[in-house]
Amino acid sequence: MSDHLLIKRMAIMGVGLIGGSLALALKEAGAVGEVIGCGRGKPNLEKAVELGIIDRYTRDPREAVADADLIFLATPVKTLGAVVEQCLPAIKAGAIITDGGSVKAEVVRHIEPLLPDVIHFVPGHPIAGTEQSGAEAAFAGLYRGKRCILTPTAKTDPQALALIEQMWQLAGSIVVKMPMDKHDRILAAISHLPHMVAYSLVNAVGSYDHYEENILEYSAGGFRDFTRIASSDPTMWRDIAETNREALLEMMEQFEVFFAELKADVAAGDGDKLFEFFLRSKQMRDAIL
Ligand SMILES: NC(=O)c1ccc[n+]([C@@H]2O[C@H](COP(=O)([O-])OP(=O)(O)OC[C@H]3O[C@@H](n4cnc5c(N)ncnc54)[C@H](O)[C@@H]3O)[C@@H](O)[C@H]2O)c1
Ligand SMILES: O=C(O)C(=O)C[C@]1(C(=O)O)C=C[C@@H](O)C=C1
Repeated sequence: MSDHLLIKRMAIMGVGLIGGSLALALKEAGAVGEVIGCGRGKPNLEKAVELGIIDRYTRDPREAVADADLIFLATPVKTLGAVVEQCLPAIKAGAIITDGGSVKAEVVRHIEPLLPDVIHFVPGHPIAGTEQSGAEAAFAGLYRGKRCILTPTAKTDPQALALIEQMWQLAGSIVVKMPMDKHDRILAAISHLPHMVAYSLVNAVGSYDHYEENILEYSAGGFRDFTRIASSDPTMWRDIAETNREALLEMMEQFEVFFAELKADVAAGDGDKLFEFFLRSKQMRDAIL
């Protein structure tokens, strides 16, 4: 094995879209030696070996992390702390744990107090994904050109942070650092709220039972584009909604204000106000996307 590898041995805890894609990207970049996958479902882990995502697997978390230089946590947000608790006794001194969880403050509050000084934790979150889950959904280019946010704390080891920054850069990401609370508020706005709206929209329209036929079958581009993310994994989104509760509620309330304004303009048949509302939105979106 080459001495120039960034990571000699890496354990991926949860070999799905996020963990699998990181393994593939780092393999493609020649940045990692051996990749060990750990999860609960044998068929998914076997598929991951077949697809060349991981070199071998175990369902025993301690066996997975034994002698790993880097441990990547890629299970649903509410399980991340428990995964660390399970494997902690087998983690070697000097190892780095990092994660890809969509919420940061609650994860950091759970994991940091568990760790001795010789085991480092760098909280992270790649802002890239799809509505698909599992090893089969993973692909090497997922992170290319996408931001990855790292949320170091006062306890974060600078050398471990530098290594994780380099790792994401090798996977193709643009690394940004910010405090975890800022991360959680920004993500509530640009990711968590849109998912809540998409899930609500599908439920609302799908429950409309005025006609015998299923009206969703008539859906064309607009509905499909808007609701792609409502096909995302319910476990993942339950965990996000539970762990980023305050920031998400703040954004849901903000959304309600604007939706109420729109509803009032529709009710009043106020064309000027409706035009102004749509134009303001179009200009903001066109400017960034
Ligand atoms: N999907 C996205 O778009 C996206 C984007 C960025 C970050 N994330 C975050 O990344 C993490 C993983 O998401 P994903 O999309 O890769 O999900 P996924 O469902 O594709 O993969 C998660 C894997 O973890 C396994 N798993 C679940 N609980 C486990 C446990 N307790 N122990 C071991 N394995 C367990 C599952 O069986 C699955 O194989 C989540 O924390 C999510 O919030 C997701
Ligand atoms: O593109 C998608 O399907 C996503 O939902 C990806 C997405 C998002 O942009 O909201 C979802 C959750 C994350 O934690 C990061 C990215």
